[in-house]
Amino acid sequence: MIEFKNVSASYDGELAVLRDVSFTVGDGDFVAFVGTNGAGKSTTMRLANGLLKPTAGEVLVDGVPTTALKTSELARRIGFLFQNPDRQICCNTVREELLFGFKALGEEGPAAEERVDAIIERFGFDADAEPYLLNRGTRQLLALASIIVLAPPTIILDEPTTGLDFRECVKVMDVVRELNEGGTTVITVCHDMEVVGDFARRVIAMTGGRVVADGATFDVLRDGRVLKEAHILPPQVTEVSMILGRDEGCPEAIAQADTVPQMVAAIAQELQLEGRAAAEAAALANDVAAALSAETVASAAAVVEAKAMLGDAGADGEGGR
Ligand SMILES: Nc1ncnc2c1ncn2[C@@H]1O[C@H](COP(=O)(O)OP(=O)(O)OP(=O)(O)O)[C@@H](O)[C@H]1O
Repeated sequence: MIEFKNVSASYDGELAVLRDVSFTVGDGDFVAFVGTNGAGKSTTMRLANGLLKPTAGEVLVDGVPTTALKTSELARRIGFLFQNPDRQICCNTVREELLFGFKALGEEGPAAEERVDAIIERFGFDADAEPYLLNRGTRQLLALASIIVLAPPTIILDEPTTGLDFRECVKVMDVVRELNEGGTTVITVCHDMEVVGDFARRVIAMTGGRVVADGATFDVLRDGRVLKEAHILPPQVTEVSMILGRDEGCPEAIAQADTVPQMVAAIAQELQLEGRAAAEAAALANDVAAALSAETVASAAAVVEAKAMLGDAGADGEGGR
């Protein structure tokens, strides 16, 4: 568990870049920090993993202030993935890179070797490959793998998908999701609201060094005030559903759809309803047509009858003229 209690922070000891920030991230949570550049997200991450100490307030990791925890203790509790994997990668081979954390913690040995082997197999890495020659996505995966091989209960990711193409982004985030499903607490900074909407269960929005919203992902991403204050746009499907939802007649399921599957299901349901309505209208039209046609037949009969009468009368008249 990570707790921020009225935390303020500064880099130069004068200018506060974080002001009175409070929140708690519980075990197993998946939280995304969002907000404009300079909002204080990365600073918050640095405080959470003890790289930076608060100038006021307290940051507690599992109930212990970060100021009272040794770097090695913090490293065991929290894995930190930098935005740029090249800030993290420092070894000549993939295998050495994956063993580096164990060495730094003084935990080399057969158990460490076994975990490295398992992760090499899981990620399909070439153990002897030179990390700097790998493509950006694989380097990011290697940086992530070198953290999770140590099995920290919490991981902090600073912009994990920046610079990755869609396929690489999904690959990295699928690993993160799997970790979270296995119980790892995930805290991530993310500018990509599609990724936030797809993966995070909770969003903390920041602006100007303060928290302006903290809640369930789509409660925050649908809050007009927050979107404006934190200068963020919701994921596209949410944006579309919010726009359609402004129409009074918009079905609730469409107005509340936040994912492509939800929107597809809502539209499909609506089309079925429309289909049913159309069938009902068609049945009604048939009834009306039948009634009209009956009337027409009746009218036609009446016309024939009338004509006949007129004819008779006409004949009579003509004859009488
Ligand atoms: N190492 C540093 N030294 C001095 N000031 C810094 C340092 N890092 C960040 N700042 C300042 O602290 C404030 C918050 O920056 P921070 O990087 O935490 O914001 P952010 O929300 O993560 O932004 P971004 O999305 O651009 O990474 C900004 O005004 C920034 O200029």
